[in-house]
Amino acid sequence: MPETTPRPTLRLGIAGPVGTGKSSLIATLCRALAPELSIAVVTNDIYTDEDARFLRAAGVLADERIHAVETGACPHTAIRDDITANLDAVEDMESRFAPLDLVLVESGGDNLTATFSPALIDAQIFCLDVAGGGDVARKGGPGIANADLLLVNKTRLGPHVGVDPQSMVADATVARSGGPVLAHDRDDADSVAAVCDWVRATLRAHRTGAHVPQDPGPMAPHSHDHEHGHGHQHDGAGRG
Ligand SMILES: Nc1nc2c(ncn2[C@@H]2O[C@H](COP(=O)(O)OP(=O)(O)OP(=O)(O)O)[C@@H](O)[C@H]2O)c(=O)[nH]1
Repeated sequence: MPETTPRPTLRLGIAGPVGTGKSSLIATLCRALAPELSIAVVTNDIYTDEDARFLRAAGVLADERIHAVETGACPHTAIRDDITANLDAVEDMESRFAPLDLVLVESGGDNLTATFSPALIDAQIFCLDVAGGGDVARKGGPGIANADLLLVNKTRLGPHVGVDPQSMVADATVARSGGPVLAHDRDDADSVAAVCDWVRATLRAHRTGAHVPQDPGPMAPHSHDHEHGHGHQHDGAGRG
């Protein structure tokens, strides 16, 4: 069988519950890495292009490098079960701006168990934030346990919400059996540098073939009987 050369572009997913700082993290990464890497962004919102508008307003990339996918339904469906719209958007960005180094795909804010399909992305960051409560990291779930990187975000809010970010990092490290965890706040330059270093290292590993996309695992079975004016169930195996 002929050897395949890895795609030069790293497709990096950013997932995590609503409001944990995914868009802000993408803005921070673009600001820090755009001088050295060619970057595009795909955002996912249920009904709007709010996240894309936020990023365009932040002026971190040329407007045309930011594409909004309106999922129209549960955000996890568009990043895991039917990834067509996202895959089309990512491939379109890769061909329009070739050669791209990095495509950042932001999940819509969802619950703790939403993760990206490895058919869509090469690596994923799962975002928690200290304001969501110090015990969240102990709750586990596929994103917390198995994402390529777990970010404990908004650490500077810790003293204001009575949460010690370092204990959250320690809990998360146990929940991940030692897998990488970084504490981050967009206003803490050292933490921004650490996340950028992780992205650079992951890009290098992707290009050499040393990084292999992992599936964190399906989300737990759940239903949306009371959400968005429609009711349905997901069985957790992509058959929702
Ligand atoms: N202190 C602090 N606040 C932050 C940080 N990152 C984001 N925020 C704030 O947290 C709120 C949510 O940030 P977003 O980046 O919109 O979060 P999100 O996860 O993209 O939100 P959804 O797309 O709605 O799920 C905003 O008020 C941000 O200003 C951070 O590093 N430090």
